[in-house]
Formats: sequence, structure tokens, C-alpha cells
Amino acid sequence: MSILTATYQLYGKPGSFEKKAEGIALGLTIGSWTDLPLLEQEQLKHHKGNVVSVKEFEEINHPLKPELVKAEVAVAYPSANFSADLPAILTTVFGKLSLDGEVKLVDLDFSHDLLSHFPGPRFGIEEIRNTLGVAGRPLLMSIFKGVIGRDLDFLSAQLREQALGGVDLVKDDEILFDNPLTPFEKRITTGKDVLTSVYEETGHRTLYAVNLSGRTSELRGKARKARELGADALLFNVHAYGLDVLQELAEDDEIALPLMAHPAFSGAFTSSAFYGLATPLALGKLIRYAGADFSLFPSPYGSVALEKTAALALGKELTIDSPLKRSFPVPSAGIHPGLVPLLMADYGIDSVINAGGGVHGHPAGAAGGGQAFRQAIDAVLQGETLQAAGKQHQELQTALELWG
Ligand SMILES: CSCCC(=O)C(=O)COP(=O)(O)O
Ligand SMILES: [Mg+2]
Repeated sequence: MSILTATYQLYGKPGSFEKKAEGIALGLTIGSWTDLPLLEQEQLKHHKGNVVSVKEFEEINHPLKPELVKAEVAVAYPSANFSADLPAILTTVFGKLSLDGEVKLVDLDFSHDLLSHFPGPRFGIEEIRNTLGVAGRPLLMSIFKGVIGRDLDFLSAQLREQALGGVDLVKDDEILFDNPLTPFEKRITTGKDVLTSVYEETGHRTLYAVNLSGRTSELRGKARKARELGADALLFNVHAYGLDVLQELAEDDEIALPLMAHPAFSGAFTSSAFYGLATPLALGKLIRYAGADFSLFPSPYGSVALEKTAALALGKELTIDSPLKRSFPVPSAGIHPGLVPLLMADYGIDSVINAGGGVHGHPAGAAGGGQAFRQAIDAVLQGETLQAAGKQHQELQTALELWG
């Protein structure tokens, strides 16, 4: 029988956690707040959750209630209790419980059997590298900025500049939705024309991830149309829609496009130290299981920063050995060329360096901004300091003077 083990963080009085864990195991499976006299032994055996471990951290006190200590408890749930989909799984392990005081879902461990119901990325790191023809370095992505209220000519000019800077990918900003000035389908066809012409001029290939947006019922049709029109990839605000919607898109053979998961809205349920889901689970493991080829998240360094241990654990979830393909970690937000050595030290070459302001804010424009990033990446690969490389490359030098 396949099993799903959930690990929770709790605070409580020392010695109280066995009982709490047993309460969770029973309450989320066969139990209730009152005794159920008609429960049968057979039902108990096949459907009851079981406490797997209780770890009490005597030395870690609650920051506001020092009489309480931290604990992590693991509970195993029989898969007979739920269908093999994320809505059923999340409701089982953290449905009512998520509303019940200070409890945080830290991790989910899927048995091999259960994991086989999840697609993982359709392309993964290797196939995306093959499409781009890029090996041995992190990919570089830039983000359209200031496009709201502007027309397709503006979008085309901005895309061309970004591609000329040598970026591998350009994505829509997550706040650009379908609109009369730059409609979804036109963005795809116009973007394709621009990127084809830059490729013909320079031999450099850039892919464009268009924001798939709108009502949930429209998404499949729009994504299939995007493929027909020759889209390269889809950006998706997965946390506003739900993980299962991402999975549906990933599994659809008539879509079959790389999917880029944006972290928008996830802070609402990951940021608290006491509630919600742990970031590596929400933006790492589950995003990979549901089928994203790229997961964007705040790096530990930029304008919106994640705590470093969580940011590193997140990257690991996306790339650790598994029957599923690997997803690209995309540490983002406030990234400039001076941060490239830190990002490469943290995430290695199998990652994407992603910047909006750090590309467009360059005094030499987006083309200069992209080049500065590429020069920083090359410097790190050659074991050079950015300062030394800046002496050889004006674009990098300018970026370092501006942002450090
Ligand atoms: C964690 S946000 C993901 C990246 C993103 O969408 C963005 O707009 C970042 O822009 P920036 O100018 O901060 O690079
Ligand atoms: Mg953005």
C-alpha cells in the first residue's frame, strides 16, 4: 500500500507532543472530536493515520511564549484515504489542521507508488538546455518591465533589446495579463517574429515565456492555442490558481510547452514561522511534482529575499535525484550582475539567473544589461573576480559601479 508521510512543526509544552501527534493522526483520518461508537476494527486498520516520529527540540523556545518548545512530528497516512491528486492530498494532510492554531506543514514524503501519479517536468533541465543549445553555464533570463499600458511596438522593441543582450529567456512580468494593447496571441506571434530576426542576425537563440492568464476554464484552450502559434514557453501564476491546474497543463500532450511557475501569492501561505507550508515544499517539491520546468523564487540576496537555508533547500528539492526530471531553480527579485558569484555558488550552473530591473536599469539599456550579466557569468566560470573582469568589459564595469 502506498503511504504519504507528513511532517509538521508544532509548539507546545515539553512532553505534550506524542498526544498531539496521535490527535492529528486520528483526527485527519478516522477520528472526530467525539467518539464514533460504530467504528469497526477493520476500518481502523486500513485507514488510521500513524505517528511515525516525534522530535522535541528542548532548546528551541517559542519566541513569544517561552514556556513552549518546538517539535516536529511525522504522521503517515494510508493512500486508501485519498485519491492520487494534490487537492485530495493537501486536504487530507493539512485541510482542517491548517486552521487549527500554530501548525506548519514542513514536508511531504510520497511513497514511490504514490509519486508515480505525478508527472514532474515534461522537459526538465536537460531538454531545455538542448532546445537552447546551452551547456556549462547557468541560463540567463530577463523580464519585460513597464509593458502595462504600452503597445506591441513597445513590447517588440523591448524584446529585441533584451535578446541582443544575450539572454537565453525572456518572460512576461507576472502582472501582465491579457489586454487589448498586447493581447496574448499577438504577444506570441510578435515575439516570435522579433526573436527569429535576432537569431538570423546574431545566431543567438532566445525563448519567450508568455503569461498564461485568465479564468481557469479558459487556460487549457489558450495554452493549446499558444502552442499552435509557436509559443516557446508559458509563465504561470500557479499559486493563484492551484497546483492541480499546473499539473493539468503539464500533462496535456496538446500543450507540451515548458512551464515556468511564478511564486506570486505564495508568500500568503509560506511566510509565517508558525503557519502555512514550508517554502521548500511549496515552491520546490510540489512545484516539481506538479510539472513545472522552472520554479521562480526570491533569492537570499535581492530586494525580496528568502531566508538562506530555505532558499537553498528549495533549490535542492527541484534538482535532487528522483524518478522525475529536474526543474530549473530560478532565484529572482532585485538581481544585478554583482550577485552572480553568490547565486552560482548557491545554485551551481544548473540554474537560471533572472533579472528585470538589473537588465533594464543598465545605463547602456537592456542590451548592455544582458551583456553585463553574461560577462559576470563568464568571469565566475573562469575563476576571475568581477572586479578583474570589469576592467575588460565596459558593460560589467558600469553595472558594478551602479549596483556594487
Ligand atoms: C520573486 S519575483 C520573480 C521575478 C519577477 O517576476 C520579477 O519581476 C523580478 O523583477 P526584478 O526587477 O526585481 O528583477
Ligand atoms: Mg515580476
